[in-house]
Amino acid sequence: MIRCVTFNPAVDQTVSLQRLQPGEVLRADGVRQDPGGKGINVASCLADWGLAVAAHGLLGRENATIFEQLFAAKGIADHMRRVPGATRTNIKLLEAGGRTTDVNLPGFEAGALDAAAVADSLAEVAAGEMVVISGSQAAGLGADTSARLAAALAARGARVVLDLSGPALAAALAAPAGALPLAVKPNRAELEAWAGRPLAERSALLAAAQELVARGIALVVVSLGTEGAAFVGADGGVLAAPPALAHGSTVGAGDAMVAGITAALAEGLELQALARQATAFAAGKLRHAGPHLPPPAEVRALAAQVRLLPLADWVAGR
Ligand SMILES: O=P(O)(O)OC[C@H]1O[C@](O)(CO)[C@@H](O)[C@@H]1O
Repeated sequence: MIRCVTFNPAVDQTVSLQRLQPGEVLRADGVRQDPGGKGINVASCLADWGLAVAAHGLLGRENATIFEQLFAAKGIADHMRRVPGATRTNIKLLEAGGRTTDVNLPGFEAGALDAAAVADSLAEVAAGEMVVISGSQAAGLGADTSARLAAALAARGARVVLDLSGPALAAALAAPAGALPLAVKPNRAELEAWAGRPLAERSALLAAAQELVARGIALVVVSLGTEGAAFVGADGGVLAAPPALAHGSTVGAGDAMVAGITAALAEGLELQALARQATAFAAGKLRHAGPHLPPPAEVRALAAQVRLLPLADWVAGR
């Protein structure tokens, strides 16, 4: 059973329009609502891949139905704690060309008791089990809530995959050697915030990822949008470039990549196969609205089309 933790889920409201023009009256072509938030999206993609998944974290009591329907439809075990209020709605403005603008709204307030209850829901996690912790903290929770949970689980031998940003990521990466995550997936901005310096050059980006590997994180994946992602481990790495991308909403593509990384780690794939699979999950997600993967055969076909480049060649611009 793979556990996915989301402290601050969201109902994603995607508004499709021809072009976003600030200050104008815009007519939308359509609107849809999907259950979302980083760990929810990861859980949903893992379930589509056929793995047994449980969702942990917090959900607003007032609008839990859309999440409960997703869990029921995909057989995701629901261990999410209900809290007073509504889960936030995040607005995604999707233009015809594929560009998305995110307006993420504030959500429910949570407290230390809620964080403790989420930790309790994971008390049975055994050494070797996989736990994904991703996304922002709910208002009212300490900035290090996810990091503390990650460190406690890793210290118990759980294999932890993290997709955090800002102070939460910094706190998680500052854990002592025995309490570090197995894998992290920062994007360029998140890695820059951790490093405290700009990482515009590919060589600088790679050096920062290697610093994390040297600290004891087995796998660092730096996502680079349409360019793909750099997969860096102790024995080297690759740049994985996606096949031709569909013009879908990019919302949740990073979460699909986290799901692909997690599935590959659970399946024991080596780095190159892992990079192909994770990139194919992200590319496959772009073909679908909402947190859904295409059928596994389609994802495998995409994985075969992913281009892998030695990191030295990528850094040298070859
Ligand atoms: O937790 P955060 O960082 O606010 O991100 C939440 C948003 O990110 C997504 O999970 C996409 O990555 C959306 O589903 C959601 O609206």
